[in-house]
This record gives sequence, structure tokens and C-alpha cells, in this order.
Amino acid sequence: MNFIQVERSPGLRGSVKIPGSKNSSLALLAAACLSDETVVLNNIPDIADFRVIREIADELGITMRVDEPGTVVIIPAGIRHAHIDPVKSATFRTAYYFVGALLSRCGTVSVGYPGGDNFGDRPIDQHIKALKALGAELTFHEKHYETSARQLNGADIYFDTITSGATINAMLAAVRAIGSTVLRNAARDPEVVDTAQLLIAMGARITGAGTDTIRIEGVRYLQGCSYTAVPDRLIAGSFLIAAGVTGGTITVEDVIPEHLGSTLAKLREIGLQIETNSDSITAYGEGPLRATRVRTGMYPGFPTDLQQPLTALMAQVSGKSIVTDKIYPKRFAHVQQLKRMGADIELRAGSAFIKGGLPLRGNLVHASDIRAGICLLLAGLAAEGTTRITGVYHFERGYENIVDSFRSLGAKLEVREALEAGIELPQVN
Ligand SMILES: CC(=O)N[C@H]1[C@@H](OP(=O)(O)OP(=O)(O)OC[C@H]2O[C@@H](n3ccc(=O)[nH]c3=O)[C@H](O)[C@@H]2O)O[C@H](CO)[C@@H](O)[C@@H]1O
Ligand SMILES: C=C(OP(=O)(O)O)C(=O)O
Repeated sequence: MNFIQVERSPGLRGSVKIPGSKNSSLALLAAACLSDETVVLNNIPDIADFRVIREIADELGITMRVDEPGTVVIIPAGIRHAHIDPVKSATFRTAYYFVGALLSRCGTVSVGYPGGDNFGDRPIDQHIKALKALGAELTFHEKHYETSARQLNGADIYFDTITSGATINAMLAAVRAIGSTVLRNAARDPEVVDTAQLLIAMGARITGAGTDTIRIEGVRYLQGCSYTAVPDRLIAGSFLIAAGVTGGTITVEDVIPEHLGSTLAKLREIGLQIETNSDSITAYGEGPLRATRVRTGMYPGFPTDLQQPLTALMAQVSGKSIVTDKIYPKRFAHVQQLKRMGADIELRAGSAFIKGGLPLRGNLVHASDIRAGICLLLAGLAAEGTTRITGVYHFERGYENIVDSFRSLGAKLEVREALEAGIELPQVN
């Protein structure tokens, strides 16, 4: 079993190029499968979820060829069926996008229940509601569910809660439906806009993406195109937070600063100096930092996916901070692990109450999901001694070359094999 070994690394310094967004790429790969022609996607990160999607595509008869790093050629015309392996689909979150994308083409799509990060309830009722409104019928089995439709018809759909996943899925299903669809209370995330932009480049008729009302006129034919995924705002945010954690200066390149509006405002409030240019951001973390209170919210609110890395920072900053997750109130598995490293954090009703500024000590800790992993890595960079983090698979789902990127900034960390290192690691998922 592998683990990541991290040593205290004060004052990280340098620049990192930010790869394409994981969450966008997962939607774009499915969206491309709606096309009648070849689609080329650029800036697709080489992460674990992508590798599973390629296997699934291959089994369905869809070509997904990597021509050069980051560039994926998708030829959906050869699709034979849409029965997606339930075991493979359960290893990541977004296999459900293939329901929206393949329903109009195949009539029936079967897929396993969504996996991905496990931090309490992640219902898909709004996906189901949207698909039903468009005319689909769903049947649920023990390990998979099946969605069928002879024809999809446009509909007026109101989401009961703001959800990026269901907004994207409904958009995918609606672009080839007959007639008009309106999505109300839609998510405004950059990944929703990115998916709409690709679909528009393919010939879809979509307006309003980026607002809470998206209008779609169904079309019969979608052409090929070449499209580039937006940069990963969550990876960018993680590196900027690292500047605060280590008291260093870090520049993230190839980013869209507007996508990080709430994150930059919060980091400035905490006391980091932030400089933005058209496609780069520099965070200076040397100055005195202040405790804060943050609540996550759907975009443009503070992202739940940066709540965990921010908690590692606030554990370093003297004073009382409160981190509240309104999107996933149970997304706090990292707290127990931070406590093992000496942090003083109490959990109550969806909030972490942090008494910051205590010295952290390296320990053996477990990353239970992607952002818990980056949180522990950041804590390890600040802690005295050696931190060993298990659950490396979760890093591989979210971050391409994370270890090399941190090393390029001067961080001391490496991936090690437990047997070779002579260390007995506990068996955890
Ligand atoms: C692959 C991907 O893009 N993952 C991101 C996506 O997940 P995902 O798309 O699963 O998250 P959603 O935006 O759908 O979830 C937002 C909120 O809506 C709720 N909800 C969602 C769907 C539904 O049918 N019913 C319902 O109640 C969820 O429980 C959550 O409280 O957005 C999350 C919230 O920004 C991020 O943490 C994930 O990194
Ligand atoms: C929750 C996340 O991912 P997923 O939705 O793919 O599980 C994440 O990227 O933080």
C-alpha cells in the first residue's frame, strides 16, 4: 500500500501551472458523447476518474483516444449500447452524466449508483426529477438503475435545491429533446457554464448558463468541435491556501481569477496578500494571519471543496475560527485526523470550531476523500516531524501530479510503498 510522506516545509515559493478542471472534464467527456461527429477536448487532466471513463467508453463502443497529454479525441458514432458496468460506475461520482448524454441516442441507459467522495448523503433526487420531467422512466435495481425514453420532450423544471450535477445532467438530456426546456434555480458554477459552452460549440441552443435560469431549444444534430476545459479553480485555491499554511509565496498560472472570487476575498480577509493578473494569481502568506468565520455556499459562495484545505490553514492561525459547511454538513472526516496531529477542533452541527495556533505534530493519518487528502497534506507541511497519509487513491481522483507540483515549490514530500519503507499501515478505505 502506498502512502504520502510529508515533512515540515516552511516558506513554499514558486509558480505552478493549474491543470484543467476535474469537475468540468467529467461533464465535458459525457457531453462530447452527444455529438454526431468527432469532438476534441483539451486540458483534460489525467486523473483516476478519467481512466475509468475511458474504460467505460471502450466497453460501449465510444472511442476516447488520448492523442497527446491532455488532449482527448472522442468519436461517439460507434456506440453499441449504453449498459454501463455498475462496478466501474460506482468508483466515481459522475457516471450519471452518461444517462443525460446517451438517453436520446440509445433510448435506454443503465448505470450503477454514483460513488465518489463519501461524506454523508449525496442524493440524486433532482437528477431523477429532471429526467422524469423530460419524459424518462426509471427503474431501480439493487446495484444499478435503468433510464428509458422513447422520446425526450422539453419541460419547465424547477430545482428544489441548487445542484451543479443535476443542472448539468438536465442540460445534457435537454439539448436533443424535442422543444423548449427551462431550468429554474439552476447552478451557476463555472463547470455548468463550461459544459454549456461545449454544447453550444457543438450546435446546441442554450442561453442563460451562468445565471439561475437556463433555456434550451432542442436540436436534431450536434457537430464536432475542439474545446478546452476551464482550469481547476479548486486546485488553484488549494495552492493559494498552501501559501498561508507555509508562510510562503505561491503563484498559480493558467487560471481564471474570476472563478475564485469568494476564495480570494476570504484569503484577503484572513490576511494573505493576493495579487491577480489576467490569468495568474499570487498569494503572499508571510504576514500576520487572522482567525475567521466561513460558511460554504453554492457558486459564487465559498466552495465546499475548499472548506477542508481552509480548515488546515485555520488550525495554524491563532484565535477562534469557525468553518461551517452548508452544502455537506457531514463533510468533516478530516477533523478527526487533524486532531491526531494536535489540532484543537470541536465539531458541532455542521461546523468546525477551531482553536487555532497550536503546534501540529506529524502522525499517521488517513485521507477519506479528495479534499480531506489535500487538507492533511497542507497540515503535514506545517507540522513538526513526519506525516504519513494513507488513502492515496483519493488524491489520484482529484489531482494530477500533486506530489511533483508541491515539490517544485520546495515541499518535502514523496509517495512511498509501505512494505519497502518497513511500515505497517492500518487497513482503511
Ligand atoms: C464531480 C463534481 O462536479 N463534483 C462536485 C459537485 O458534486 P455534485 O454535482 O454531486 O454536487 P451538487 O452540486 O449536485 O450538490 C449540491 C447540493 O445539492 C444537494 N443535491 C444534489 C443533487 C440532488 O439530486 N439532490 C440534492 O439534494 C447535495 O446534497 C448538495 O447539498 O458539486 C459539489 C458541490 O459544489 C462539489 O463538492 C463536488 O466536487
Ligand atoms: C467531492 C468531490 O468530488 P466527487 O464529486 O467527484 O466525489 C471533490 O472533487 O471534492
